[in-house]
Amino acid sequence: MTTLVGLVGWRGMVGSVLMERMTAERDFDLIEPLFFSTSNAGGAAPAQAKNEKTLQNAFDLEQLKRCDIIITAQGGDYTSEVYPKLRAAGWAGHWIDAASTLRMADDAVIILDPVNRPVIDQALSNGGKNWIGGNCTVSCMLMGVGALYKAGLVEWMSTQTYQAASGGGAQHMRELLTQYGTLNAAVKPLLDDPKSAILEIDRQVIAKQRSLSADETANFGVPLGGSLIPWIDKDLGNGMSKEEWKGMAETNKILGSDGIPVDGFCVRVGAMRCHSQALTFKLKKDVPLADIEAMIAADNAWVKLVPNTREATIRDLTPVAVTGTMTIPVGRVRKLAMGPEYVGAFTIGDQLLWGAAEPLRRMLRILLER
Ligand SMILES: NC(=O)C1=CN([C@@H]2O[C@H](COP(=O)(O)OP(=O)(O)OC[C@H]3O[C@@H](n4cnc5c(N)ncnc54)[C@H](OP(=O)(O)O)[C@@H]3O)[C@@H](O)[C@H]2O)C=CC1
Ligand SMILES: N[C@@H](CC(=O)OP(=O)(O)O)C(=O)O
Repeated sequence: MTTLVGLVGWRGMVGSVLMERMTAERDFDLIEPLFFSTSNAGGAAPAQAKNEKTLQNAFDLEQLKRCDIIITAQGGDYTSEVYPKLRAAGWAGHWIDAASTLRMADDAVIILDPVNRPVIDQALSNGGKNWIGGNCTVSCMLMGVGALYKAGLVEWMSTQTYQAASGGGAQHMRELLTQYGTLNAAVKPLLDDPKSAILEIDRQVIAKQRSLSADETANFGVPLGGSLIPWIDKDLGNGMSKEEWKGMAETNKILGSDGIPVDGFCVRVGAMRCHSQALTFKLKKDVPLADIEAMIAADNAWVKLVPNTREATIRDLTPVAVTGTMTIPVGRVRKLAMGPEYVGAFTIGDQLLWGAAEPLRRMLRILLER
């Protein structure tokens, strides 16, 4: 019998990327999809529908209970509301979720199979049913440099992130572009005049940034275009942002390791959908640079080692180069001045692909191919 897979959140930003990937990889050939909606129950399901062509109410437990597997990219509020009721109603299917709500639960695995397939397999053999996508920054980082962790080489890692607007959601991407447009429009006549004074342009830009309307900063709270915001997610009250906390908590949970220190600063920048990270490793021993590079390059099919040259870096190691691709470039790999065990690297990932949709899709495949 074909596996009935419920899809919730399929038309959102993460959900749309998931649908694109599932279509490209022909995942729909292997399942009977049942599409849900929180806003349009009874409406028409998307073209990927087969026998079930009507959108079901995403809060209808009876419909949800029919599914062998549910994949949701609807968001944390939906998970908090529906998941406990569904389990309480006796549903024993597999729950695959993009939201962070259940990530740290004891009975949940953070899924990133190119990095932690053994952890997933172990949980499957123990009857695990909850498969949660990791934080985008952590997932993209581990896809790039997971090899060093797998080899047991990492004593600690510090990460400084450069996170894209998409991490906040679709409205944040729109807001960033609107701000860029507003700033450009404010100085357009001066820009068009090659003889105009750059300091006058700069003065007018900063004046405009500081006077953006509440509407123009409704999502980020402050200007992001032409600026940056060194705080992402909640304030934990101990000087740390929640995004920074996830770095260590989720890295260790994904790897099934215990207490490898991971810490640093998470910063929102004016990129669209790629998260970038500058990493500093303290390794447990002095490993030749060529060996480190070889380990990283051989780790999985998507990681790409970028030679540490100016030309290769500016061509291949930018959000513009990576957006919309599955490639995870790792570059700027070099020994640092602090000593032979200290290694630096820079990595980038599309946070809607490896950072959100792809691990969910691959988990579905793992379940289907058992
Ligand atoms: N944004 C990100 O970078 C990441 C997000 N996640 C998680 O994924 C979840 C969903 O995030 P995201 O995809 O950004 O959320 P979206 O806001 O894009 O979509 C969520 C839901 O909003 C509803 N919706 C309302 N208006 C629209 C519209 N105009 N277009 C599309 N959908 C609309 C849809 O539900 P309906 O069809 O039922 O009306 C949709 O499924 C969150 O839990 C988030 O934490 C995880 C990793 C990264
Ligand atoms: N917090 C991430 C996006 C995200 O959705 O993260 P999480 O899945 O951990 O809530 C960002 O803003 O870039």
